[in-house]
Amino acid sequence: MAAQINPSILSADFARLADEARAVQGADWLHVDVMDNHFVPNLTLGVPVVESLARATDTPLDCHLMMEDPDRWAPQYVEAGAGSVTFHAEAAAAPVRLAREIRAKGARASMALKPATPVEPYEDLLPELDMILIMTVEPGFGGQAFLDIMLPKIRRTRELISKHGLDLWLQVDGGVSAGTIERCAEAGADVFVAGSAVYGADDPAEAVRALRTQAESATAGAAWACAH
Ligand SMILES: O=C(CO)[C@H](O)[C@H](O)COP(=O)(O)O
Ligand SMILES: [Fe+2]
Repeated sequence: MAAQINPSILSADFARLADEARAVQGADWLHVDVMDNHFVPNLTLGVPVVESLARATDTPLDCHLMMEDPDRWAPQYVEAGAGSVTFHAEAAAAPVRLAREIRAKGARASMALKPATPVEPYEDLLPELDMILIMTVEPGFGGQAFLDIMLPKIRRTRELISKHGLDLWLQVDGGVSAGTIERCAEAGADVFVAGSAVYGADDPAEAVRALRTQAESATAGAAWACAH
């Protein structure tokens, strides 16, 4: 699969969201960070904004739910128009049931792991998912520095995906930029969220293209990709 670049609107101008969505034409997905001020110490947006955004752009929405009780709320984000819904493993009461419900409603089901959450306990659950998100910062804010110490976890996750022959996307989120994306791709990521690196650029659409080129050339030389 080609590398996917998902700009995070957390770094966009929230008063001009429709225009900001159009400014990244060519992006694979638009990453929408939903924060509830309980699971993370920040508050962003909810279902009504996702509904409006889904009407305003043809780019599919990748909703990252940083909230408590995703079992209750995630299905509503599918109904609001999200094409992919990510809940946190640390917050979900019944992750298998929730992933099945998201899929049954017609969206891709994804689960996120905070930096201190290991992937190994979730090995048997991976076939229930369409994507796994390895956080490369502590969730809650854009513009943080990439955590290099997450690279071994990205590698281990890629090994588990290969071991089970799964068609599972591996997303990284937090501090992904021109300076870090190649290391993520070499370690096994194939979906890249970038907020400040895209919306902080003079030309966001060009930043998306440049990040994709970097990721694809790093992937082409990576051992995990050669093995496929
Ligand atoms: O989930 C997130 C933070 O919790 C954001 O998606 C992420 O931080 C993107 O911003 P940046 O690329 O600037 O780090
Ligand atoms: Fe995110």
